[in-house]
Amino acid sequence: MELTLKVRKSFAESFNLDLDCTASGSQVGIFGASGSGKSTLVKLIAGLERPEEGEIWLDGECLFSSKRGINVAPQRRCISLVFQDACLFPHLSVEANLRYGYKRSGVGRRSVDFATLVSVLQLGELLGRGVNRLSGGERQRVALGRAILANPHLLLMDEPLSALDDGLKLQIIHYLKRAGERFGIPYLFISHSLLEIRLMTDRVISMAGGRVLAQTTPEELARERMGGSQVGYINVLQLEKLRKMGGLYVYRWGLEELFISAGDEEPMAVFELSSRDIILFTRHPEAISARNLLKCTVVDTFPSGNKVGVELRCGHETLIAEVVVQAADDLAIQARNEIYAVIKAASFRRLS
Ligand SMILES: Nc1ncnc2c1ncn2[C@@H]1O[C@H](COP(=O)(O)OP(=O)(O)OP(=O)(O)O)[C@@H](O)[C@H]1O
Repeated sequence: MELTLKVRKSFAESFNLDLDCTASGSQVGIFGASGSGKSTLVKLIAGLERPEEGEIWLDGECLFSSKRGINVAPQRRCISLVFQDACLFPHLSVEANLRYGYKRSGVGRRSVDFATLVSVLQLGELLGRGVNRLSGGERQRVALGRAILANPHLLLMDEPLSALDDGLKLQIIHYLKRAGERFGIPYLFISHSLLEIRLMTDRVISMAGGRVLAQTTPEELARERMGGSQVGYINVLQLEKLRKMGGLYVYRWGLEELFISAGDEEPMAVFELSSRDIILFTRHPEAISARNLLKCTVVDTFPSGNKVGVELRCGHETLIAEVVVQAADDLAIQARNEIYAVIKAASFRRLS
């Protein structure tokens, strides 16, 4: 997908959106705080709002041009939308909601097969149900299915996970990514959550005050923002449960074992760990209360606000820790150093 936006749009005196950028790739994120203009951008791309001036191009097709008097109607843009609220037809069954998307696609462009989509999104059991009898996550899966069955050139997803709790978010992320890849439909994923952007996309445009701040990778953006963020850098760890021991759960992480308080009986689990919850020692510490002591190698350090990020390699796994600048100097942390990372069992937060 190649989407070029050169647009201006203002709302009275209060807000001016002024963008000049090209988004290329199949999994692109738009990241920004509330009020930065993300939803306005979505509406402009979908044709639900009209720019005052500028141009919008999608894969070589002009969707809007103020100079050339072009404004392709929303239903002719071949763009599907998924919002925070699934917006399903309440009087129709799951199957009828899905088939509505299919009818919109036009016979000539149908590359997504109904049965395959139902199987990829695991909707088979739900087909006969009324949509009012679905959970939030199921509703989002149906909304996604309906959007994909329209065979769009682009799937626009505006905060599709905001209304879901963390565990459900991860499940839906799995479906969103799987469906995008399986059916070859590029998407633009809009969110104010950097973690969601990291899990869903490989390129990101960050916005503030109606402008583009940067175009980068989600990983670079997360590292850049680490120092100024209240939560630091979030390490995402997919772990295999081994056993329970003394009130803690023991998980396998690469070649290491991690002791975690917030475990349960599931064989696999995803945890988040903030860069702020990792304490670094240049020598082996003795007699510590924290349950996890990992011998690591420093791969790299990077500045971020008033902090220094430290990329650690532990076996084949990577962790990002952070220290204040003075601590980085005092410990003389630099690439190839051996270092010990200490983590409390209570610092891991269960994501799924
Ligand atoms: N129709 C409108 N009339 C007047 N102002 C509007 C209109 N739509 C949006 N705005 C203003 O434009 C700004 C950007 O809104 P927008 O919804 O695009 O932001 P956002 O980044 O999507 O925020 P959020 O994450 O909270 O949804 C806000 O200040 C909003 O109040």
